[in-house]
Amino acid sequence: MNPATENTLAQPVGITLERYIMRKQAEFPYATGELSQLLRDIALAGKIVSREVNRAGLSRITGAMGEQNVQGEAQQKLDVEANIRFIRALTNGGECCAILSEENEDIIETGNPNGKYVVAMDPLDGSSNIDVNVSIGTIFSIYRRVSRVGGPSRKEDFLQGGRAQVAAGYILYGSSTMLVYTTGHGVTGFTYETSLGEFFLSHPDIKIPQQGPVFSCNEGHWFDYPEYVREFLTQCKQQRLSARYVGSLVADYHRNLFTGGIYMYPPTPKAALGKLRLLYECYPLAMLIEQAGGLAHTGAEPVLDVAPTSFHQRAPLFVGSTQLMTTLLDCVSSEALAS
Ligand SMILES: O=P(O)(O)OC[C@H]1O[C@](O)(COP(=O)(O)O)[C@@H](O)[C@@H]1O
Ligand SMILES: [Mg+2]
Ligand SMILES: [Mg+2]
Repeated sequence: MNPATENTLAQPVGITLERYIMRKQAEFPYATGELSQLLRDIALAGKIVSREVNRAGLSRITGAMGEQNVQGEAQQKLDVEANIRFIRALTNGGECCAILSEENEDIIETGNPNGKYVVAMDPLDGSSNIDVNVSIGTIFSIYRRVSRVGGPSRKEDFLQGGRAQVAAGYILYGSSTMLVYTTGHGVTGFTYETSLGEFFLSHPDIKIPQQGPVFSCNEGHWFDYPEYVREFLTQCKQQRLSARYVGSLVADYHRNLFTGGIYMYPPTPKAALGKLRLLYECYPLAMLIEQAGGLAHTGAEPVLDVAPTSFHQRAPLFVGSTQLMTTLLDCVSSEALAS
């Protein structure tokens, strides 16, 4: 049968994440497969959480847990569910010796002392949108441990700095579930085909447009924002850019990654370092955006250069298309000059 008929009749389903990871691994002669396995474990947990998100309303995994996490935020049931699912998948996978989670104050030892990697994660991002069926996500950051393999992990394993990440990514639970990640060689997106239970390559070599039509920030905090932010927002409005703010970092970030745009969670007098957490929200999204040709900054320095001092430290986040980021940084410097 000629190939044309074959492909029309039986449309190829595409490249699975599994096959893509194997092909990529072959490109690195010294690769030993552990990071590949770790990415597969994260994808597995993502599939399970995607199922739980899709049927949360039916399975009563909605509402608050009645407890607070280390951030002093009310934990949602799905925060806890997602946390358990990722910890379990990473523990059973064997490649990760320890986990830092938004939902746990301290490091979680997985009982895999020979695991060469540690994972910092935000198991469920956009918690305020869980019960209202708005897109939410998971964010992860992977480091090769610096502590001795075979022994317990150490604090230093997680405080290596943003540029020491060996991989970073997120899973978006939206109209479709997508996994987007980088291992430092570009950014790749996969879409989850629920009927086959597989992630398929859908967005190779993602690049954020240099300019974009969108700005994303919670303008409800307008009166608390620094002058340079208000100046920048005024310029965006004068240029008739569109305001888009879902209130789920992963969802706002994902949209801007494809359309071009800028997401901002600035400092305010009440939260001098903003709200977002450096190790499992800012660092991984900053690594992705730099790999996709964009910029990530705190207003004072590139996000990936912020010195890590504690597990749940926060940092202001400005991230997106280079031209919009440059305009924002011009506002920062002109305010600094004026003061
Ligand atoms: O309600 P605000 O102040 O705009 O904050 C929304 C931001 O907070 C977050 O929900 C924080 O993340 P978590 O949901 O993981 O705690 C981001 O996803 C989102 O961008
Ligand atoms: Mg979050
Ligand atoms: Mg969260």
